[in-house]
Amino acid sequence: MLHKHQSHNTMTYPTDFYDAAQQLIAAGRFIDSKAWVPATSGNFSLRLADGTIAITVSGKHKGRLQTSDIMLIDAEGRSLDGKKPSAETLLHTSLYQHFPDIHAVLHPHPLNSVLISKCYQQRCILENYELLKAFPGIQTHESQLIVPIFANDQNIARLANLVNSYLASVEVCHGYIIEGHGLYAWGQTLNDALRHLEAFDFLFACELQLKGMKPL
Ligand SMILES: CSCCC(=O)C(=O)COP(=O)(O)O
Ligand SMILES: [Zn+2]
Repeated sequence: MLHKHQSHNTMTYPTDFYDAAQQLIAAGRFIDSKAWVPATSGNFSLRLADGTIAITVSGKHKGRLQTSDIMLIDAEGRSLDGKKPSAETLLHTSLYQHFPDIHAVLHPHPLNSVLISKCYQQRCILENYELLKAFPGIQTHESQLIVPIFANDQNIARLANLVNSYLASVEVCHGYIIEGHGLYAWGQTLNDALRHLEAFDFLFACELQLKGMKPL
């Protein structure tokens, strides 16, 4: 049976919404401490037990989130509490639809990811790094992780379709970059997704240094 919790504004949130909101607030502080969400960039979400999604409200500073800056959407991205979800909501919901086992999606705008998208076309191939083992299913440095780079698009539905087509065409994908924009990473848990963000940033910094650029 579904346990619900009545909030002060008469909106009924799932009981795990409040814990998810606190987790997203803490994640935002950590991600901001790395300077990965400048201005009001980035958005974060967690899938709840009943399939609804806790996601950041659009336009908020992701390092200074309050409980009221986290809202509830359904699996198709529709607001369930009247608040305005992230402009990039469809990129979150399409990942949850494609990967039934993930519960966290994080989208920061890290400098190193943006620089990578300016140095590489279509994909960045990461190989022969011990840190690749931070990703699920990778057990040796003698592995290859392909990170696709998609052209930026203000039409998020169209961008989500492009990402969906790519995901349907590959066996493995742990994250992608939107050119000149930012990174999308995910995980079974929020800690998994955070680990993936850290690993991507370190690996992208290595690639940038190899190209003679000075990473952050
Ligand atoms: C100021 S950043 C431009 C929008 C963006 O790319 C982003 O990640 C934040 O959008 P949101 O609607 O989720 O706040
Ligand atoms: Zn963004």
